[in-house]
Amino acid sequence: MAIIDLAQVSRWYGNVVAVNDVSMRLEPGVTGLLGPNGAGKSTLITMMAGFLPPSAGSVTLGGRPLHGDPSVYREIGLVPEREEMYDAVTGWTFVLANARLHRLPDPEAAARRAIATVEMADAQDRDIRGYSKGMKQRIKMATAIVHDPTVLLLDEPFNGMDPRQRLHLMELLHRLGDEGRTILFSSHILEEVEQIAGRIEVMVAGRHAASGDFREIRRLMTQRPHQYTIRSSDDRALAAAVIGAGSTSGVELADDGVHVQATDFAAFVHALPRLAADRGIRLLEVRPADESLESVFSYLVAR
Ligand SMILES: Nc1ncnc2c1ncn2[C@@H]1O[C@H](COP(=O)(O)OP(=O)(O)OP(=O)(O)O)[C@@H](O)[C@H]1O
Repeated sequence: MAIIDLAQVSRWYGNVVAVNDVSMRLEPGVTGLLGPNGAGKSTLITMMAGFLPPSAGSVTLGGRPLHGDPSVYREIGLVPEREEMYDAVTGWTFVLANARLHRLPDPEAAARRAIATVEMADAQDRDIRGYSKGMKQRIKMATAIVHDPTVLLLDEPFNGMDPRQRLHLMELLHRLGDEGRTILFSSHILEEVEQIAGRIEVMVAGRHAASGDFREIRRLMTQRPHQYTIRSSDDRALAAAVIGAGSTSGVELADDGVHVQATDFAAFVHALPRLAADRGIRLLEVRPADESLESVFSYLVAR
């Protein structure tokens, strides 16, 4: 079984701490690495691929350090985020060259198999420069799996894909995961991750913020305190009523309305209309103040 272990891993670039004391374990199946831009996802993936040594801590595959051991690379496939590819060659030539780099005993058969897996056989003899973004992604994927690795790492693979290409890649990752491979892909979109990942690891500002299946991550996100700005026909009376009703931890009367920090999101949203109606107050606007992904993530870190 291919198990990647990260033990108290940090990585810094000069005085930028990109990854800060992260410990996690990746097992066979599909894991999603979720986090906003700059969270340290790419740095983490590059370390797992063995291309970058950690500044502190250890990254191992089956107990072997991932950096500096060519025999471990045979077990890893990486689909990087970068777009650039040699585009004056055909998909077939590109995948075959990678098979040869791995010194596989039968590079042609391996390239054929990898191209068939990503369903690119029909387009394999065309130059890469004529491929769509999704096709390029598939050929990159074929080069990453040409040596039949037990671990597959993908950095933001869904970026820029249309819904059909997205579905195709999701099915492929499912299939590869079901075959017992350890698959990790990064994304900054929760919906994307929860559709395919059995397990989700959340990174924020270099730190490991949460981990669990999508239900747990959803629960963490919906049960956090929510902030609203409410405008009504009588903000002062509404503020008093909201304080009296409970399920809030802070109420403030401001120029643009009543600022409310709700501790129990569901209870508050349910109670508010009745609270207002009972006092003859008209609600003009209920605006969430912190629904951005960033605020969700920073809540997860602050817990
Ligand atoms: N080679 C580098 N030199 C200096 N700083 C870097 C380097 N690579 C990454 N960083 C910094 O490290 C932090 C984490 O970057 P990283 O690319 O790992 O995050 P990410 O979650 O993958 O973000 P994105 O989705 O935007 O790529 C950022 O602050 C970034 O600016």
